[in-house]
Amino acid sequence: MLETTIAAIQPPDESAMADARALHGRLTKPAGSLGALEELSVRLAGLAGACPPPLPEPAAVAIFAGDHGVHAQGVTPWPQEVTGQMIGNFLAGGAVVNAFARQAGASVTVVDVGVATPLPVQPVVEASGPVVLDPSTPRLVAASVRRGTRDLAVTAALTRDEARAAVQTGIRIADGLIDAGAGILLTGDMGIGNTTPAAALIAAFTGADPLDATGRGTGVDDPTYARKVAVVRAALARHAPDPADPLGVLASVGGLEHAALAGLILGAAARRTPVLLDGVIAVSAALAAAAFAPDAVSAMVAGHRSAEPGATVALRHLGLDPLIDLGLRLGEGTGALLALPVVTGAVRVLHEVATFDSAGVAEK
Ligand SMILES: O=C(O)c1ccc[n+]([C@@H]2O[C@H](COP(=O)([O-])O)[C@@H](O)[C@H]2O)c1
Ligand SMILES: Cc1cc2nc[nH]c2cc1C
Repeated sequence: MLETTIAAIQPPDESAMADARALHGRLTKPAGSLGALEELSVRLAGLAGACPPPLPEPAAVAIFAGDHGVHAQGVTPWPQEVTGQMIGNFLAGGAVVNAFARQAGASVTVVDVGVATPLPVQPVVEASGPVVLDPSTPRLVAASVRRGTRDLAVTAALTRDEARAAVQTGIRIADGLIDAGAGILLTGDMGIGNTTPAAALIAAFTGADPLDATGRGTGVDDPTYARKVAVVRAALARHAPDPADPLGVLASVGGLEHAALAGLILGAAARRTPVLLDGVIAVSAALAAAAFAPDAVSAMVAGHRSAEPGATVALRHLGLDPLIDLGLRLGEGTGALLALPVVTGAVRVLHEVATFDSAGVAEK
């Protein structure tokens, strides 16, 4: 399934992109006056193979949740139980992602790919069950591969089979949401400790020094930060992950939500559907997706620039410019949701704005 998804990912349609560029030249605005929105709309036309591309509606956020054996190294001040407890909060509608999703009219799907502690709520949907996009009711999908990863400072976080299972869950979630009508997918993540594997993935795929790839996550103090950088450096030395083997990289130094997010991105790209990336966990997963299938980058839109320094390293490697830069470092999909109206606006222009000819406006 992973292989067939990768094989289905195609390069962008150059002729639809040329049509979008030409249309921009005829719309009632000075050429180039919509800045980065113009190139974004051209990319989305290339992805869809149509000009104008479909409006990115309805929007569906998929939050992948998992825990991390590396928590034992003291890389985060938060107890591991918070991952499962926040799932309860997502389902009750009380998290920041819920507030932003209500504002955007987006549905929220929470996927347990590997939470370590018992969940405070019953999983209500199996991964293969029917999907309904209901912005008013968050749903929980039970797709746990194992109850948290192993400690990547000691051993490989996952087996290759476990990493593959998580990637394939992400692909299945993408397919289910797109089959249910989603016009754009937004990445979300929840996992205490997950900025450590994110930093390791970014260093492994980009070759960046662990000091440049590692940030302060939820806001760790100086001793914790130093420990975190040392853990990432030692893990890379121990596992020597090969960036040409993305499944091996995800297995040795990744996490279940990172792997599932890579799958979500691949699944969206295979269906020529845009995927709006959130923060540092999403962009670390995007590096894995790009290593599996370089053309998957065409489906990616960088929602925002996370405050985590590794996010900027990853975005540069992917050649993506983030739409907004507000110093956010929450995750959950919050930055992607805030960027959604920018993406919709970029496409709406191609649908609705009059041309100089049709509006009778003189050109220079
Ligand atoms: O999205 C981001 O860029 C981001 C940056 C820092 C922290 N987070 C969130 O905070 C948690 C991980 O932080 P930490 O310090 O426990 O590794 C996890 O639930 C992430 O969703 C998210
Ligand atoms: C409270 C809390 C909420 C979060 N949401 C995403 N990551 C998080 C981490 C913590 C600690």
